[in-house]
Amino acid sequence: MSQSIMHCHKPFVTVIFFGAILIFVVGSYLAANSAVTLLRTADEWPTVQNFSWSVSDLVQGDKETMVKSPNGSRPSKDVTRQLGRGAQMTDSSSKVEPVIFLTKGSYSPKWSSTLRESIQKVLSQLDPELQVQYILQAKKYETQHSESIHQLTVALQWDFLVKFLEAVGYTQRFPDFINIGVKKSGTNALGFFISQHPLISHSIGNEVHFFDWNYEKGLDYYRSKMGFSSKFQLSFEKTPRYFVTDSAPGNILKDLGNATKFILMVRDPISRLKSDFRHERELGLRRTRSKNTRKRVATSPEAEGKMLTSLILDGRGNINSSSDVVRTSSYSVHLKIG
Ligand SMILES: Nc1ncnc2c1ncn2[C@@H]1O[C@H](COP(=O)(O)OS(=O)(=O)O)[C@@H](OP(=O)(O)O)[C@H]1O
Repeated sequence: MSQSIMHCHKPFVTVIFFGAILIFVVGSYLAANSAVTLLRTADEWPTVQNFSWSVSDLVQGDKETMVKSPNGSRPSKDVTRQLGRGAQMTDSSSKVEPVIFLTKGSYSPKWSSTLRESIQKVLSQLDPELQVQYILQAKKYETQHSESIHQLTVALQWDFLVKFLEAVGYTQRFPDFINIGVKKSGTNALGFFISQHPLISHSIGNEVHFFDWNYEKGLDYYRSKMGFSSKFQLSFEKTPRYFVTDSAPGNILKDLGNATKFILMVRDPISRLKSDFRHERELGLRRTRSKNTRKRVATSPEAEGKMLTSLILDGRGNINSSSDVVRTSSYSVHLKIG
């Protein structure tokens, strides 16, 4: 009886199976095709291509670099499950003050880079098992030296943390992949989601700004801004300004080699421009207010509109391509089909 049902269902199951494969193949083809069309359209834009990120550089290389643990499984502790819980880790047998770690879910886009905050940030990104090991090491230190690590200077606390991490195989490595932009296209949101993955180590600060603003500080400075990662993890940073920094692609290639992968997010150029304008306007207002808190800056939709117009149009009413907001939205200026 059950055999005849199986016989009856077999062709049906086969049809569903091959149907699903067909839908997947056609779907992938269409998605790839629309990406190619998008790039072709960008190539046809009548803008000067005096400098560029090469698309072939962006997509080249082995895509299977998502590293797995040695036996091919996921790591034992999936820290993503703590998302948003704001967990506290305390050790009840300890007489020292409980160590409170923020979880990854407590992410704020305004990650600061003071050493104290860096310590907290690095600890918060650790796997819970390692956090426990760190507490035990801190207690051991206290027993041996009759002082809590919290009594040490912040620089020594950092040193202690680095030594601990190196001992368990975690080092600061140059990024395996970088989100290079584009500004105002949701890079913060993606950075946040990426940082939740247990096999990805996010840079300590939100944006590193090495290849644009801090290049002269050297590679040791750059490395010091990266998160701590094991050999099973991928190291990641995002700095949207790299996309519009002329020297960035050459310097990245020179310093990091061509195995580095990139994420480039784009958004409708006009919406992006408007969002960028609002962002810069808000920053400008904040700066003005902090200089003179009593000074009130009059704003109205009309005034804002005029300001935007004067920013994107030159005296003759033509698009002002040297304006920052326009230049950043001119994707094809920065992107070359390789
Ligand atoms: N998930 C998701 N989907 C779509 N859009 C999103 C998403 N997350 C953020 N946003 C919008 O992205 C804008 C902020 O982009 P960025 O994080 O790249 O800004 S920044 O460059 O780091 O300043 C900002 O756009 P505007 O609101 O138009 O200013 C966000 O609202």
